[in-house]
Amino acid sequence: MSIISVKNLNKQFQRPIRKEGFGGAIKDLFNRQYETITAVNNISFDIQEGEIVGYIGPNGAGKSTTIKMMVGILIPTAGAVTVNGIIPHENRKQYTKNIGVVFGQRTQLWWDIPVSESLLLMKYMYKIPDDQYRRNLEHFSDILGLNEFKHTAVRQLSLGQRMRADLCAALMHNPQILFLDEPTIGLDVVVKENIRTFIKEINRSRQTTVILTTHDMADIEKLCSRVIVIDRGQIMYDGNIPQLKMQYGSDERMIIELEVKRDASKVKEKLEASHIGYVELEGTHLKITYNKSEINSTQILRAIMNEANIVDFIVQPCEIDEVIRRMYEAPAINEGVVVG
Ligand SMILES: Nc1ncnc2c1ncn2[C@@H]1O[C@H](COP(=O)(O)OP(=O)(O)OP(=O)(O)O)[C@@H](O)[C@H]1O
Repeated sequence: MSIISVKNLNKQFQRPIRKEGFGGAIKDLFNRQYETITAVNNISFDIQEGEIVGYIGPNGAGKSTTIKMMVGILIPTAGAVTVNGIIPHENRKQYTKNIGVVFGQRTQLWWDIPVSESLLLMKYMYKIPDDQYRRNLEHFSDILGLNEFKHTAVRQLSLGQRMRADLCAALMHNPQILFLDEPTIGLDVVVKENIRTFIKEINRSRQTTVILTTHDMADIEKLCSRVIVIDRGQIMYDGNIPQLKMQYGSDERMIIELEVKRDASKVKEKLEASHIGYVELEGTHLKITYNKSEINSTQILRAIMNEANIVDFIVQPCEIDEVIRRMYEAPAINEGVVVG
């Protein structure tokens, strides 16, 4: 069942154009001009109950703007978001009972009071029944290890502790949907892993739908069954990760060391002319990323052996980081990029 429906969503911002220098500042005072920024450009998708969806894209792609419209903080310029039939910005009071939100860059908790008291305030704000509050607090404290710092003021917490406290606070009222904006930003590997395990467990045991923005591709690989990639406000890809890897033609990588540096650039040119994968050159090392369904490592080696002496080589599976990085480098939307 579809729980979130986003249809032809647009968001534009007016940004002042600042004129240079003192004279410019004076002119701005009397005649300020604005440019229109299209942060989200005609986006549509549906999210089913219980899905974990990664919403990713390069800096400035429009991720946070979309999330802010989905949580009701921003009003769309055009198009619509409906969540369980509710329009978020029109029914914020009713709507917030159904969602949990964590912004990795800032906390929702009260800065100067201990975590335990912040949670108690949430209990009153959300009218959480006593037994639900007690059960959730016990459960989340266990998996998130809150007991060691629950009496500490939020401003004294480390980033990892604060993030765990924020996740707990976002879930105390049993929301159906959890929005996470960069939930693992700045955390060490151990805390990242704890947080991912926690999100997975909540999704599995409570069927909580999770929408997640991140720049950490391990979050995507470890958590998401589906990924939506946006760039310059438009959807570039919406589907699963294996399909994404296939579509962007790069599910294996070969690193080949050649004997002579001069040969390496010649081989690179030849491989590129024959459209054999994506080739990068570093000294005598060639890194070739290719689609296994189109060519295999033996064929590549054979093509190179005709041109140069190979000293060594390794074949590695291609990580999602690599796929996404090259996808972001792709020239433009709608040039051989399939949506859906
Ligand atoms: N309040 C605002 N006023 C003007 N422009 C804005 C505003 N908020 C966002 N933008 C612009 O909209 C575009 C999309 O921004 P957004 O924050 O949604 O990107 P993002 O994908 O979340 O980026 P990042 O990964 O860097 O957080 C950017 O060009 C940004 O400068």
